[in-house]
Amino acid sequence: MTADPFTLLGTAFHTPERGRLEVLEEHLFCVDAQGRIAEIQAPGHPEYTATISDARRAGRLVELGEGQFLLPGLVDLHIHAPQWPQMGKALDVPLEVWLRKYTFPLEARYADLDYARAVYADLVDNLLANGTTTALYFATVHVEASVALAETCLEKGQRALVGKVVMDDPEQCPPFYRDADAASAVSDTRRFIEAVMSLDPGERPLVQPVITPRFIPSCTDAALQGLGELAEEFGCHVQTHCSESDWAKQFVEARFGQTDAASLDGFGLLTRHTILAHSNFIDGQDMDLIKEKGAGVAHCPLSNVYFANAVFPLREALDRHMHVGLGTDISGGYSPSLFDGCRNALSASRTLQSGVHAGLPAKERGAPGEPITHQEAFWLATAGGAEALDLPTGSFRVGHEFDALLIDTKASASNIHVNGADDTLDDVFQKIVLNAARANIATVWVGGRAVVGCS
Ligand SMILES: O=c1[nH]c(=O)c2nc[nH]c2[nH]1
Ligand SMILES: [Zn+2]
Repeated sequence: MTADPFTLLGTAFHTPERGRLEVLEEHLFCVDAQGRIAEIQAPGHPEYTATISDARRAGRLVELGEGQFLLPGLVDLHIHAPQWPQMGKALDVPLEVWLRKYTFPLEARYADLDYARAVYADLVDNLLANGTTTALYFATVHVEASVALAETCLEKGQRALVGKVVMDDPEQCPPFYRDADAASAVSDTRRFIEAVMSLDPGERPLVQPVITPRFIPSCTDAALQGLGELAEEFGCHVQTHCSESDWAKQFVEARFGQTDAASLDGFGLLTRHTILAHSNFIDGQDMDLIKEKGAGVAHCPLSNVYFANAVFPLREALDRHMHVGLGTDISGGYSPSLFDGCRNALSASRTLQSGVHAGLPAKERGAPGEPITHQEAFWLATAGGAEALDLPTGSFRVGHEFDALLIDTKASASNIHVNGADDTLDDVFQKIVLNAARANIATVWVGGRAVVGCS
């Protein structure tokens, strides 16, 4: 896809490495016709003034106003698209009950393609307005509706990785909502992969297919085996839930005599392009394995409170340099905002910091350790997620996609209050991470295309 190139002049915040905030004051971001960052010029650059005049003369200069800042677009590493109508309700029961009572009946409705198209259009509009420029989606078992989600993302300009869900075990999945058998689950996944690949066949596709066994308890061995073979054949991304709750963890260990991570690896489903949602109860050996394979974890701090009563051992995972990003986990999580995700990750990490528990016996749930910082939380929601997905987005670098948000701290209804000279730029960044809301997101670009607001 090509678009008009443009140059943006303004101050940007990003965290190119974990925990390191870089403030790019009054920089120029030159975006090419492919929507990539072709050049970044600091005020001292010899061409800086000429670049501004040339862009202005060509009508291609976008200038940020007072109180406006550029941020990288947000990466949602775990979200269930069909659960959008359920977001904000039905959180009164444990995971295994929630699936049967509320979620499977809702997801079954996506056999109706018109229903799917209507919900998905509304979802993608809302996520873009919340600043989510990249999303890793679970869809449903239905091939056509899952392809419709990919089509919707392509049409609306959201970078997306979409999975047709596989759940074929008749012992665990209801007759009204499951794959007919392992063979059709695998052949439907192949058909889905080929359909999504043909939607956007270029070198840098905006939408990509993902192999998606829901979680081990919902899949037969034959389905897991077949999906592992597809992962090898197509080299595409894989996503699943891993060690989320006591129930899910114990189910897998009773069935295979080993953990989720080890079992997934045995089926060829643990690769550099695998994202494991939750992973609350992984142990040191699992972490070594996940790290060795280069797979990533989608940390979902809000839904963990509801379904796991536990906290992902984030600090330990970060210390081991595992790939980690943030997921909203709609609708196990009730907020579509990854700014809320940052806040929830910060709260979760502070809940279990070691000092609070000093003198208490070793913890059995969650993980003590240094709490994360707001810079680390923002990194998780941007560059961390992008690195986990192996995609060139999440920070401002030459060659990266121009996936970005214009944050207006002076928007009406803003909860960000900047106090003139009392607040440094680092303070402003912290205030954005802790208080930004949809009202502050004035423009959203994905691959250089303005998909919310206008430039
Ligand atoms: O949070 C969750 N949401 C789901 O839809 C799901 N399915 C299996 N395990 C799950 N966990
Ligand atoms: Zn989930």
